[in-house]
Amino acid sequence: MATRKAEINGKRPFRLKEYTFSCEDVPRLSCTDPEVDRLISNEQPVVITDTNLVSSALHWDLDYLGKNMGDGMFTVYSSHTNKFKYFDDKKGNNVKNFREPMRHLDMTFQDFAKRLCNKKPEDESLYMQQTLNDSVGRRIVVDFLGFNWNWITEQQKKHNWGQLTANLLLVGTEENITPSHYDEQQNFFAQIKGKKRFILFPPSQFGCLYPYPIYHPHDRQSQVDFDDPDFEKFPEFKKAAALEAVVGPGDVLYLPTYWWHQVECVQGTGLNISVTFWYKCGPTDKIEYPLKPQQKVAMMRNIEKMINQALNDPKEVPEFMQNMVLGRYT
Ligand SMILES: CC1(C)c2ccccc2-c2ccc(C[C@@H](CC(=O)O)C(=O)C(=O)O)cc21
Ligand SMILES: [Zn+2]
Repeated sequence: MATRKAEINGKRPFRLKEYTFSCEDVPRLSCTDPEVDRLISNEQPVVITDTNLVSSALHWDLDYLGKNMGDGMFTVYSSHTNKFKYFDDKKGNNVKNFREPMRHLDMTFQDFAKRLCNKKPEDESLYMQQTLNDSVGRRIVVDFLGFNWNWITEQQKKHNWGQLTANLLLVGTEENITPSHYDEQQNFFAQIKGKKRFILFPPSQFGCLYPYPIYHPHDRQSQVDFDDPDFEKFPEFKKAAALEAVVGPGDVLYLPTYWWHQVECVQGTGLNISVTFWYKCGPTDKIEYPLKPQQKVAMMRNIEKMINQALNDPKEVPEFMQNMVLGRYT
C-alpha cells in the first residue's frame, strides 16, 4: 500500500494511505479569521483552530473516561476488518442476503477500556459511538458544560442553522476507518485525542460516488471501495477529486451537510477521541436558480422515496428506474 509522509506544522511525520484520486488541502484558519465565516456561509469545509470548543475535554483519555463515564451501557461497534460501514438495520430485509458488516455491542465503559487495553492486532476492531447524555458521571458533565458553547451557539445563530440534535462521543483505535458517506446535518467535528484524516468530496460529485439505493441498509454510503475501485462498474469515480483535512486535538472541522466524507484514524497517533456537534439545516427561505447541488441531492432522495412507496416493492425499483433513464437520458 502506497503511503506518503505528512506533517502538521512540522510536527512528527505520520503516514497517510494514498488513493487513486487527487487530494487538495482544506483551508486551516484561526476562528478570528473573517474568511471562516465566509466559508461556513458558503457551506465549504474549513478546519478552525483556537475555538477552545472542547478545551475542557483535552485531558480525556481511557483512564479518565473509565473512572468518570459512570456504569451505564455504551454503544460499541465491532468489525472484523478495520472498516465501520454504517448500516440502517431497519432496511436490512429490503436486500436479499444482506450481511451486517459490523456487530453492535453494548457494554460499560470499563469493559470497553479493558478490551482496548488487551486488544491484540488480530482481534476485532472496536469503535464506541455514544450520544453524550445524562448517564455519564459528574466530572464528564462538568467538562461537557465547559465546552465553548458561546462560540458554537454564535455560529448556529449567525448561519441560521436549526437545533443541535446530537453530541456524539467517538472513541476508537488508530486503525479505524469510517468509509465514505454523507449526512444530512451540519456538523462541527471536534478532535480531542489522536489525529483523524478526512477525505471530502463536494455534493456536486454525487455522480462520481455512486451511493447505494435509498432503500438499501447502506443508504448514503458510497458503493465504491476506495482501496480497490471497480472502474468498470463506477467509471465516473475516475473523475473524483478530493479535499483532505487532518485534524488533531483542539481542531474543529466544519463539515457541511451533504458533503461526502471518509474518516480515517491516523496510524501511529494512538487512541482516538472525537465529539461531533450535529445541527439541523436552516430553512431555505427563497429558492434561487440554478439549484445548489445539495438541493438536487435532497430532490433525488425525495423522488426515490416516492417511487419506492408507489411501487411498494424494492425488487421493482431497478427496472422502473432503468426504463425511465437508459437510452432516454443516457
Ligand atoms: C462509524 C460510526 C462509529 C457509526 C456506526 C454506526 C452508526 C453510526 C456511526 C457513526 C456516526 C458518526 C461517526 C463520526 C464520523 C466518522 C468518524 O469520525 O469515524 C462521521 O461520519 C461524522 O461525524 O459524520 C462515526 C460513526
Ligand atoms: Zn458522517
